[in-house]
Amino acid sequence: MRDLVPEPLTFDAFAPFGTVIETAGATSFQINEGFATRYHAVAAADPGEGGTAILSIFRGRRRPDPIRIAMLERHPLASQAFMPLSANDWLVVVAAEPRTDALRCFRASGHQGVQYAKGVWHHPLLVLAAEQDFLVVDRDGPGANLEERSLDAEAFVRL
Ligand SMILES: NC(=O)N[C@@H](O)C(=O)O
Ligand code: NI
Repeated sequence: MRDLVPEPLTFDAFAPFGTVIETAGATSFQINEGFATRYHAVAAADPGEGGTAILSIFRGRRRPDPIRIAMLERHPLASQAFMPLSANDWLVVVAAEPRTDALRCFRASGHQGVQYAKGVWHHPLLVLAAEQDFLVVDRDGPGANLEERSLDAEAFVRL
């Protein structure tokens, strides 16, 4: 058994797993006669060979405390991005390999999203609010794009 202490979500810390989606550090320019700012290409969706990038909304609900991490999943064919639609912190759990000792837990703000790169091990959506909606960009298309793996030992997130 292992306790996970969330670390702040930063571009550099998350880089081995994918991209942080946020305005900080993004290339930006004024559009629409100055009535909007475009934060350009903060991430590039990768729908994979023969896939289509689709947008969905996930309505996540908080899991019982302490939040238990007993499995990971990955999408071998394409990336998957989550952007919160309300300003509440949420959790991102990833690992280089599906092993408990490799787990990393990040605390994201409600203004931060993530895109998991193709094939990156991650836990399914973890919200801290009772309920929180997310815009999700991932793949629709042929092939098996979900691989799940039980962990060798469970872990718990200590908030
Ligand atoms: N099942 C599903 O689409 N959700 C997961 O991929 C996830 O990362 O939450
Ligand atoms: Ni996923």
